[in-house]
Amino acid sequence: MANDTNVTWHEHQVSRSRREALYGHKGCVIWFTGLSGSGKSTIANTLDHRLHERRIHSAVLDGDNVRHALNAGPGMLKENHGEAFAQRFGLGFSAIDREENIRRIGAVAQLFSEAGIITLTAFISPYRRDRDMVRQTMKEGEFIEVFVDTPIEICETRDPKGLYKKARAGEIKGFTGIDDPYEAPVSPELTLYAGEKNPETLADEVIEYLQVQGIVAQARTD
Ligand SMILES: Nc1ncnc2c1ncn2[C@@H]1O[C@H](COP(=O)(O)OS(=O)(=O)O)[C@@H](OP(=O)(O)O)[C@H]1O
Ligand SMILES: Nc1ncnc2c1ncn2[C@@H]1O[C@H](COP(=O)(O)OP(=O)(O)O)[C@@H](O)[C@H]1O
Repeated sequence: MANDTNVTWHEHQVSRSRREALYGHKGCVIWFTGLSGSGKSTIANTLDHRLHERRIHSAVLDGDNVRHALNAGPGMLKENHGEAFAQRFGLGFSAIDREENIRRIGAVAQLFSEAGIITLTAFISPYRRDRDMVRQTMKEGEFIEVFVDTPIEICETRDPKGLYKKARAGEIKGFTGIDDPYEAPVSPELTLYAGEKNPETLADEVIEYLQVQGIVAQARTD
C-alpha cells in the first residue's frame, strides 16, 4: 500500500496574494448552512449574480449538483464503476457520509478560495463538528459561516422537491429536521432570516459584511 506520509506540499509560483491583487478582492468561503428549503441555493445564486455584476470572481458549490459528480451516491456510481467501488466511495445521508461530503467540499472550497475566488457553498451541513473542521482548515477570517435561519414550518410549506412530504410519509428515512438532526451554528459570522426577507435583501446583507471585512471594496456610488 502507498505510504501517504511521502506526499509533499508544493508552493505555487503565483501566490494567493498576487492573484488577489490582480482581482482586486480577497478569496474566501461563504458557507451557507440551513435546512433543506431554507433558501441556501437561492441566496447563494443571487449573491453570485450580484458579485459577478461587480466584476468580482465568485463560484457556487451547491448540494444537489455536487452530489451528482464529486460526491455522487452509490446508485449513480454503480453503472460506470461497479458495485464494490460504488459501495466504498458513494455518499448517502448517514452521519458518516455527510461528514465525508462536507470534508470533500471543504477541501475543494479551500482550493477555490486559495485561487482568489469568493466561493459560495450551499449544503445543509447539519453537524457543527463537520463545519468546525472545515473552518479549522482555513486561515483566520477566510471561512464565513452563514446560518440561513428559516423555521422548518416554512421550509416544509415551500417543499419545492416534495421531499418533506415523502419524509413525513416515511418514504425517505433520515431526513434532516424530520427524523435526522440539524445543529444550528452557535456563533456564525452572519444569520439570515430567509423566512422573512427576500433573497436580494439577504444577498445585500452578505455583501455589506464582505465590505466591512475588507474582502471586497465598497461599492462605487458615482
Ligand atoms: N435524507 C436527506 N436529508 C436531507 N436532504 C436530503 C436527504 N435525501 C435527499 N436530500 C436532498 O439532498 C440535499 C442535501 O444535500 P447536502 O449535500 O446539502 O446534505 S448534507 O450537507 O450532506 O447534509 C437536499 O437538498 P437541499 O434542499 O438543496 O438542501 C435534498 O434535496
Ligand atoms: N428568501 C426567500 N423568500 C421566499 N422564498 C424563498 C427565499 N429563498 C428561497 N425561497 C424559495 O424557497 C424554495 C427553497 O429554496 P432553495 O434555495 O432551493 O433552498 P435550499 O437550497 O436551502 O434547499 C425555493 O422554491 C425558493 O424559490
